[in-house]
Amino acid sequence: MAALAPPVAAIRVAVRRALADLPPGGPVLVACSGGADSLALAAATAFVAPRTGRTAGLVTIDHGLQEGSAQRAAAVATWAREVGLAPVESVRVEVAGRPGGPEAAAREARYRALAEVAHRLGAAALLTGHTRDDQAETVLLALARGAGPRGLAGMPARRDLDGVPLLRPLLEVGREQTRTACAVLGLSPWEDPHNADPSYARARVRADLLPALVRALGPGVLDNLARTARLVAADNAVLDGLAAAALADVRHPDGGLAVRGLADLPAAVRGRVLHAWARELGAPPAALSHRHVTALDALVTGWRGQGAAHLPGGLRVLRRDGRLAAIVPR
Ligand SMILES: Nc1ncnc2c1ncn2[C@@H]1O[C@H](COP(=O)(O)OP(=O)(O)OP(=O)(O)O)[C@@H](O)[C@H]1O
Repeated sequence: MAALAPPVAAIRVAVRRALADLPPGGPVLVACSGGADSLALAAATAFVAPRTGRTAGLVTIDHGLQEGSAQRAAAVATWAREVGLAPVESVRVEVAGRPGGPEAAAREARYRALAEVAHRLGAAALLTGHTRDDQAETVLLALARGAGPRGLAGMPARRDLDGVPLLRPLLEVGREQTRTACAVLGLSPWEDPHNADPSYARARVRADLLPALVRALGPGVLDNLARTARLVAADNAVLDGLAAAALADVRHPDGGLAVRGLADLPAAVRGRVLHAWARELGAPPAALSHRHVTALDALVTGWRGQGAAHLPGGLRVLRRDGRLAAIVPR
């Protein structure tokens, strides 16, 4: 038998590792757009899952945003059934009319639909095809907007999606490898026109910046950016743990936070405490920015009798009687 092409083997190894950490249970579901990354992931999962005592299915979402999207979804579903993935679901979502532009709206609708399908099918996990190159792009975009460690950590290999583990097994696999794997396996991936649309910053990073970085700094730069994300994520986990303990320490029985306790904390921990508290109060995470946390911090470390700090979601936070107190809109 001919030796397996290295990219096919590397992707199977990555999937095997990701599945090894899962407790036994329902099917794992690959979220597959039909693009090279998630197609290579689905092919590898179809191979690995039965050999590790699991069932594996596939979900493809049709956002209805492009001509031929329904046919693409149908073709992905047909292929998935042919390679033995089951259950297979093709879900049409309604995207029009949501705020934040069509990309953000499509993403939000997609994750909501993926979570719904995963719950309905009792899935053990959802798998997405994000690669090392996606991670490198994420890190660069975070650097460019002046993000802190939370942004520089990029995408986690595992996170919770409404109670279902969302796994990204390919975060250390290059995009070139998923393309080669598809070619070796005779698969024809779908090319998302958005990925080449220069009106998106991510598309410009992909088309211009990453190739320029590789030319200037060598091919290892993508692996190095992904490693930076992993190192920062590990440090974040420690700081988040310290912040959770500190939040419990400074919490007053009335729900406010003790200013003196906050002031004694190192700035990096205090920022995380304030961020976590704001989220607890109901501030939408996507809208909660560095500026909001800085305004909360100023109530602790830059106190000059100022008024309330305003948070997204209509929340206000005042300093009174030595505590930060939240006023939550009705
Ligand atoms: N239409 C789709 N149907 C099912 N899964 C999808 C679809 N589009 C994307 N995905 C999943 O999401 C992964 C990432 O795709 P893409 O980079 O286009 O999305 P994204 O919006 O950047 O995702 P994220 O916001 O999580 O970074 C794909 O590899 C695939 O697993």
